[in-house]
Amino acid sequence: MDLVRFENVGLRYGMGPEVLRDVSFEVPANSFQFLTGPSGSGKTTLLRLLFLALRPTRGLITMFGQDVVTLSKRQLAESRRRIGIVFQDFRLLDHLTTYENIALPLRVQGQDETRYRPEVVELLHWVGLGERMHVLPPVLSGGEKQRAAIARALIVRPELLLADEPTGNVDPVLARRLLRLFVELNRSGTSVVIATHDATLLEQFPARRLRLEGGHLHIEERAA
Ligand SMILES: Nc1ncnc2c1ncn2[C@@H]1O[C@H](COP(=O)(O)OP(=O)(O)OP(=O)(O)O)[C@@H](O)[C@H]1O
Repeated sequence: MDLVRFENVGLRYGMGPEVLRDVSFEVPANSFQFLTGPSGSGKTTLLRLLFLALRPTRGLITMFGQDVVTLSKRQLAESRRRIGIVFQDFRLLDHLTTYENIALPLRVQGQDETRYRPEVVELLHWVGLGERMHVLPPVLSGGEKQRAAIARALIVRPELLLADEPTGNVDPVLARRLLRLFVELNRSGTSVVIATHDATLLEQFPARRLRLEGGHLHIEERAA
């Protein structure tokens, strides 16, 4: 089954030029892919379309079997709940502790803290933040913030995980650890799309590559 299908999708911002042109691809269930291409080639724009934060200017996008332009507000919110996203700039709330930031999506859903607490604590340990859960984001290092942002995206157990340059702010050792985390997540059944232009990261895992260039998408299959 495909979680996502793009058919001849085009996108322009306002009256500007088309940033994406005739983009067609699928994200199969349980798949792992890199989204790559030079700076300004439209990676973040494509992620925004995948996160349903933008609508295509033309073409068809099907997410979880539904045409995205026909979704009601409620259906849009439901679809978004099936997607986790790690933003380039983390977007952690500075007045909440690491633990509270990670627990926030569950709190917003109205879940009971006594139920979700053990899950949040376990995830914090999994990403290596067990010792940092009671501190505020401003005292976290870049790599720790990165892992907190990843944990927050994962706490809702998304079917699709999107990450925008998730190793952009970390040293090569941590980048490898983060990649292992994404691979492990994928083995447990989540489809993963990682936008990156980090050549070292790309070389470390033989996954499918979606490469953007001049507004067009080229697909390079690799045996994983
Ligand atoms: N909100 C916006 N309004 C107008 N133009 C935009 C907007 N966001 C992005 N663009 C333009 O769209 C193009 C693609 O940008 P995008 O951020 O998607 O690229 P990117 O591949 O993610 O780049 P980078 O690797 O540098 O983050 C760029 O020319 C950019 O200037």
